[in-house]
Amino acid sequence: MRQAINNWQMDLKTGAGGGKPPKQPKPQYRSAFRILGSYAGEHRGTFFLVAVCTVIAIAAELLQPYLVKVAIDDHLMAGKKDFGSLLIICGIYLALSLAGFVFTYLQNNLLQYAGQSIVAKIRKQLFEHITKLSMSYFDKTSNGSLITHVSSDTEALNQFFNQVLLTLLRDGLMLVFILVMMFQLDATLGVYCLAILPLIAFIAVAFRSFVRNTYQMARTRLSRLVAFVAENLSGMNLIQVFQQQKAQAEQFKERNDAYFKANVREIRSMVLFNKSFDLLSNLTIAYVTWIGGKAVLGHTIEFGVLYAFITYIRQFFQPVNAITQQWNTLQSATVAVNRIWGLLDIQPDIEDRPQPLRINRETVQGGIDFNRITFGYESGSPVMRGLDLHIVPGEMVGIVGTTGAGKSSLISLLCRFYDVQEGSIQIDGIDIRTLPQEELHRIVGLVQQEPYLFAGSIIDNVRMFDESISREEVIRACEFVGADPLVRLMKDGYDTRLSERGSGLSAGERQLLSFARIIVFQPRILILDEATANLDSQTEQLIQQALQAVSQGRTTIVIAHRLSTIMQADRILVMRQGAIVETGTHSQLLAKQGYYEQLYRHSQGELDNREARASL
Ligand SMILES: Nc1ncnc2c1ncn2[C@@H]1O[C@H](COP(=O)(O)OP(=O)(O)OP(=O)(O)O)[C@@H](O)[C@H]1O
Repeated sequence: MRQAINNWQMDLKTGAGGGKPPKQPKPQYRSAFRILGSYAGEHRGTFFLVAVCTVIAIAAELLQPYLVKVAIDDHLMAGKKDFGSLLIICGIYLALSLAGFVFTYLQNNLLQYAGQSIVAKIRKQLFEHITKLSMSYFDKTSNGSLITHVSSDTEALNQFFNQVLLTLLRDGLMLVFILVMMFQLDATLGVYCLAILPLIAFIAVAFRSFVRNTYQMARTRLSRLVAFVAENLSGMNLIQVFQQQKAQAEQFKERNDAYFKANVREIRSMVLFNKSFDLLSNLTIAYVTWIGGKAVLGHTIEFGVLYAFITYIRQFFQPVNAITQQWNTLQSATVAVNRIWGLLDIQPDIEDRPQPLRINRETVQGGIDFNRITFGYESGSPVMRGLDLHIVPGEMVGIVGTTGAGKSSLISLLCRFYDVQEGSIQIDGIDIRTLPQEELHRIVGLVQQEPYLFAGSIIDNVRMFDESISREEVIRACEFVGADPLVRLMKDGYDTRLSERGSGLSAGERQLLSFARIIVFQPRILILDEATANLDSQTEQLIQQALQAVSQGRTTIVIAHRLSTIMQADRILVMRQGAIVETGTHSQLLAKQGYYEQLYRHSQGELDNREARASL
């Protein structure tokens, strides 16, 4: 719950949910292209084919006006009645159109395939990297910004391959070829046309700075909107508990309106730019018609040349327009690449040693030693200092204490979500930092207050999608913890599909399934973090029985707010401000008449109240 609140609040603070949009980092083109180039290397064969198809498609397209010029000048204007040749020209024209179609199709498909493969690979790499990062990273980073990395940033890369690369390749080549054709047709008219280039450059540069801000604003506002929705979904229980629906809807409206306005501004500037180019294109055609028309009348050029020239000028403006428009996409793709690589560069704080110790899981006894450990989430403010605790194999230890006493921190350290700053934690005398994390997590099983269930069947949830565990093993585990009768009552029994977080199941049912997981994976050490806190007394009893069954033969640590859960423990530890202040069995601690006895009296009062309420 605390993590959910932290994340939710963090997003509100970092602006994922609101406030001023963060400043976009400066794009670093060279590093972005180097990175993308390293991925593209794997597909160099495909990219070569794309280049070949592009050249053929462009040649096919550009030869068409030339063919019309030949038909006009050599046949129509010359008054030749050679219908056969004319028909051949028309046939070639059709064949060129068809070749243009086929090779453009091939070029698009090949490029898309290579691009999508690269983006899918990066997305997978990113997700796998995120799952390996340490808890300290998630403490500082909002879910919203991570979702943005995986969704919007990879989408920007998608656009890079989809639009930018294609445009740069196809339209860049097209421009060069058009200029060659124009100069080949008539160099003087070509030079006249080049005179408009400074004007084109001026409009393009003016457009770039004009549109850049609106474009970036729209992207930033979209990211904020996505992050806001993501955070609201993960904090939905808090929103409902604190009746925040209206306030959140208002905040959503504010972000939605801001995105809407940014989009409208962006579209307006795009339309203005497109129309400016259309206008310039028409002005150029008028200018060439005037110059070229005089030349035709003066018989210095042929009519067909003028026709082809005008067609090429129309074609010339399309790639110029397309390339200029891709500028912003290129810029945001570059920023996205740099951002993704920034994330991929983050090294987890907790990493396996180069040669971790291999141990035989089967032979682990389950003794635990916390040797004078000091730990704090922030350097300089320790949560516990010099804590010493030794647990013998098979012992059941209950931990109680005030909120914020450090109970959860202790088990986070045992699971190695964080490393101690001083001292060491050992299992059977082996420092847990020397073990591979994967092995450690098979040895230490954790059941949390809100057990997480994934979207999938009950079978898959219990065996955690590990197909090597048979259906029978899962059923036996459920029978063992008493979950079997509940599962059999469900619509599709063990094949009932659970939605994310296991909604559709009660807290007790979710808890029983997580116990079944423990039985399936057989960890030598079992940790229950307030696993019975949310249950009614009847379900709690069921869970208690399951707990008895599950803890047999394993070292078990139970953190409990309800003392009834740990009364039977071999040893109870009372924690306060990061230190163990009392220790003993239930009756020894009661006899001490210390803090535990106060807690017990307090919990008895609560129990009496609960029972009184239940009997009404
Ligand atoms: N992820 C975190 N980042 C920074 N500080 C944290 C984090 N988790 C816990 N703390 C702080 O560490 C201290 C111990 O917290 P911890 O969660 O271990 O206590 P607890 O005894 O389990 O409390 P509760 O019973 O309320 O869960 C508290 O002061 C808490 O605010």
